[in-house]
Amino acid sequence: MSELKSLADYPQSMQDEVSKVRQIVADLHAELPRYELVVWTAGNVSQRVRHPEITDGSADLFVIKPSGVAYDELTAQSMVVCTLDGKLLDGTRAPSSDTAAHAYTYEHMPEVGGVVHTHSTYATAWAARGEEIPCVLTMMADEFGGPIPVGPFAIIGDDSIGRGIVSTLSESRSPAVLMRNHGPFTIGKDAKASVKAAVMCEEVARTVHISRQLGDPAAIDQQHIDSLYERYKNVYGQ
Ligand SMILES: O=C(CO)[C@@H](O)[C@@H](O)COP(=O)(O)O
Repeated sequence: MSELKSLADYPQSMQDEVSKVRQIVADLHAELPRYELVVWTAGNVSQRVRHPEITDGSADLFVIKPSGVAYDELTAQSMVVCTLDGKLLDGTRAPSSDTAAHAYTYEHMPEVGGVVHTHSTYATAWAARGEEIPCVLTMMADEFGGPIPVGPFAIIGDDSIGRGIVSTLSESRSPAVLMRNHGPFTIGKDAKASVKAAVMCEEVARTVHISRQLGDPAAIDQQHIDSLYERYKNVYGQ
């Protein structure tokens, strides 16, 4: 296929999918303040757009918010379309400052369809200590399959945050990673699943923190964590 230099070079089916994902990603940003996961503009959501004819992922795109724009000003049209090497393909504004981290994650974790980053208070407090959140709640076993791990300290601006996300989550069942001294990043099959993981990450970070103020939380046997995780993944819900 000839070089894909602009969105107009992609098949119409891909362009139609990009329009749908722009709306999905714009709408999901409203969930971040709604669940009190962000202050000001300190969080971002993205979703992968898979190419219908190039199934090795190399021509996939992703949609992410524009940097520093207030959530109540975000619209589908303002969402930015990027290639997996983090370059802007379509959009009138600069993409999120975490675009390289989202891009690296999509490039190196083909199963990931959505990425979210916040600075939610309790999860970020655990990240500031560089301490993983122990799996002491059945809800953690359900959603995270074990502890929520800590990723390495990494400075924003290149793919080092993305490398930390991928190296940590590739070794864990958790869809959330606490990037040391920074905050949580979450992944999922799509952006909605990643937002859910961000909501649940903050909830369990708060609960386990409160429990630790009262004493040592009781551990859960690994066999129970495993069975809860399998049930939740394969049976829970509709
Ligand atoms: O963590 C940081 C900056 O350190 C960013 O995630 C946060 O400020 C949000 O930036 P964007 O508005 O997505 O560019």
